[in-house]
Amino acid sequence: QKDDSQAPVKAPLDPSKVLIVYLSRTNNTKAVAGIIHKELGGTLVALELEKPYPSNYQATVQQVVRENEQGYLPPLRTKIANLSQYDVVFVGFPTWGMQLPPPMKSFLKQYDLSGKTLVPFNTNAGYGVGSSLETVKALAPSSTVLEGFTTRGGVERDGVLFVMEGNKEKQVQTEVKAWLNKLNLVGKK
Ligand SMILES: Cc1cc2nc3c(=O)[nH]c(=O)nc-3n(C[C@H](O)[C@H](O)[C@H](O)COP(=O)(O)O)c2cc1C
Repeated sequence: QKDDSQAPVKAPLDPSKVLIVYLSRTNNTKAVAGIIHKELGGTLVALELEKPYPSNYQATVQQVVRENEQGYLPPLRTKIANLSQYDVVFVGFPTWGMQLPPPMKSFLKQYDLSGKTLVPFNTNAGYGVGSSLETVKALAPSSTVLEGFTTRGGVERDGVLFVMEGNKEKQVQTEVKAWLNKLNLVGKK
């Protein structure tokens, strides 16, 4: 039998050290954030802007194209106090224009996340994460970025908004749990 008496005892993740920051327009990414929060606890924060995007989808798409072209970082209304207390920061966002949405770029630029563990999660309309994960890494060069989670969310373009209910919700719950276990952040009870 293997002698594991010298193996380090893994402490459970302390919820007071977990921050979950997310951007969500039609609540799909918010639902994934909620699942993570239910599993790990921690502080859950929605990113809100000083000037919200238009409710019109096409107007928002156009605005995001311009912001990405100009490298514009929209000012955040959300302020996060005592960021230094957190060791693990989950960052959740939809794919917008196959990129990281400008508000999440604002967050990563504005806050010093060096030395922290970043854990990305994403929903999208079926076209994937685009360049968003690369941008997270580029904007947080002194953080450890773990493997991200991504799932299909809504398709606002086609009038499909919130989809995280029923079987889809159950499926995503199962997938998120498996992903968190694989990340090894979840301590043994
Ligand atoms: C401005 C905008 C741009 C989008 N661009 C893309 C895209 O490039 N690729 C994609 O798969 N989905 C795209 N989507 C769809 C969202 O990623 C998808 O609906 C996501 O689940 C929305 O998350 P939320 O409900 O948390 O806002 C876009 C949505 C918006 C509003």
